[in-house]
Amino acid sequence: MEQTCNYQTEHLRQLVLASSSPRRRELVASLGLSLPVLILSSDTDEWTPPEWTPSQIVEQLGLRKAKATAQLLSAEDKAGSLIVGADTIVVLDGEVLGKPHDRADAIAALTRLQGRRHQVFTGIACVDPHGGRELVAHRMTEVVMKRLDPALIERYVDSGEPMDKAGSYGIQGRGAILVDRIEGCYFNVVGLPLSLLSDMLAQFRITVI
Ligand SMILES: Cc1cn([C@H]2C[C@H](O)[C@@H](COP(=O)(O)OP(=O)(O)OP(=O)(O)O)O2)c(=O)[nH]c1=O
Repeated sequence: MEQTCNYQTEHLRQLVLASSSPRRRELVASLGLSLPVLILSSDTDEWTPPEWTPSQIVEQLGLRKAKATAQLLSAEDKAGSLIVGADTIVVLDGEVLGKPHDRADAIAALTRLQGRRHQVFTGIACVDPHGGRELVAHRMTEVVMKRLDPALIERYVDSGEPMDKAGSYGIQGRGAILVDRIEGCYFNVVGLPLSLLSDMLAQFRITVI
């Protein structure tokens, strides 16, 4: 994360969370920020070049979401906002597993993940259009899943929980019972590493608590 001297932050009067994710909304609300939070999301193309690394993917998609959402703001709002975008992916053996397209896809993803270790990457981008400053960073968490009975995988998928989640599971929900252990930030797996976010916000003199 780069540091900038002489950077002014007095113009920042609100944080815009560029996300449609209810998890990210709840996590930001839990922080008790010193600024009001506006939730706004845009349709962002999530295609990435095949040669991009996982960290590049999540950081650049977080940035893309933040910049696309900035375009939806009035000139006045844009000038007073810090816009935060985030992206989460699951990586197994170097291969990115996104959100499942359907039931069969979710079952296939969980069948591959069970009994194995994988990585969850979340990137965060903070964009201050008026101050002309952008920060991007990411965290990686290792997740080890239990060996899972195929019938349990089917029941879990039929609960509907996996369908809007990278890797087809949600560690914060019923998916908790699929996980043996993690190494790293738990909130990174849920989609917003709060410790990293608070460090990034501090660079914009936005305090937490
Ligand atoms: C692995 C895992 C992912 N997820 C979620 C976090 C993200 O919401 C989602 C990954 O998709 P994203 O594309 O990162 O986010 P999103 O489409 O839900 O929301 P937006 O782009 O509008 O911010 O997977 C969990 O909720 N729990 C988990 O354990």
